Amino acid sequence: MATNVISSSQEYSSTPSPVQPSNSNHSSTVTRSYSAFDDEIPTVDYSLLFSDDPLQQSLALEHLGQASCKFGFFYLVNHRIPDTVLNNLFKGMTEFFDPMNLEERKVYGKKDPVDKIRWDINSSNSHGENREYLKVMTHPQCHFPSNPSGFSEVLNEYHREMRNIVVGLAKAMSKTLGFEANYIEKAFELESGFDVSAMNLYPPNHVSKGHVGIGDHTDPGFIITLTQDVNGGLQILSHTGKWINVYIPDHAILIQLGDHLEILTNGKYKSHVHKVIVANNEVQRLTVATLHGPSLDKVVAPALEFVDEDHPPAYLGMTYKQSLEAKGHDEIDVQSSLDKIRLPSA
Ligand SMILES: O=C(O)CCC(=O)C(=O)O
Ligand SMILES: [Fe+2]
Repeated sequence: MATNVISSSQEYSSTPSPVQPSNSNHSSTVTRSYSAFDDEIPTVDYSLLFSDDPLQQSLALEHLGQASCKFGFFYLVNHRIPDTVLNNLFKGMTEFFDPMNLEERKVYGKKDPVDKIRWDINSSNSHGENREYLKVMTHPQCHFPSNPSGFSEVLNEYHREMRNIVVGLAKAMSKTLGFEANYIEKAFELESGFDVSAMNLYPPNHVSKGHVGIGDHTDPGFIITLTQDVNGGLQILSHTGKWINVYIPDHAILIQLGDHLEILTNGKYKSHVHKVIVANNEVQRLTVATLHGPSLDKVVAPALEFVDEDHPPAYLGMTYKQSLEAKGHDEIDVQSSLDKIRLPSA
């Protein structure tokens, strides 16, 4: 995979460097700054989490626990999704988003609360968005567009592989929290978990209509998996309060913790605000962000194990469905509702 204009020279981690300059094409009257640090993001080796060597496994779990607790996001490598699956995915997306087929995909643009597939371009939410996207439900049922030919098979394979990884991470993370391996699977009823995948196309800056691809947000759910064809513009607000640039190593997966893991662990494992800036991108960028959620009917509340006198419950309990609807959006357009669920004392 190629690299966008922000070069990614690091292997699986980067060293801190000075603040990136803001986009020089941008008018000096704009006060908002998009600069961010090139800070180190932890890398977790998926295969070591299941190593036969007990010492190696326990070191890998400790590292995962630290990455989850201190950061809330990390790169996942050695995850076993074959390169061909990722390459086919971006080939299929490139065909789907072909400018020549714009009229064809508008069929998914009509909004209905029961949509299982939705397409939109530069949607005007409160932040203003500068992306084209296709959102599909991928679990418990898959709903994929029938065109271009072969795309649904490619999507099916990608999401099947990804789900196995998510279940593996649920087991490993349960252990990092000191529980038996199936703790998170049970707490979220992951077997019937509700997953939505957003396939995003960010235009290069010469055709974009603004600097922001997606505005500041966190995502609901257990974890969010993200793959991409090129680097460019994803920034996460770190626990130290500074924006950091995300440069995902080739074929690695970015894992971000979702709001519902934060609720379950009463804030021990937190979701983090992130955004996408397209201002510096010379070429278009494709990403697949999949929100892996609890079962829609599962009430998610801070688990007793994380609540005591010093740590009172920080969030209200709600079913996943209720919390998705708390913002007035329908399921396919999942949005964070942490602000509605957070208790005043938190
Ligand atoms: O495309 C990206 O880099 C991030 C996408 C994202 O945050 C989302 O779809 O929720
Ligand atoms: Fe997101």
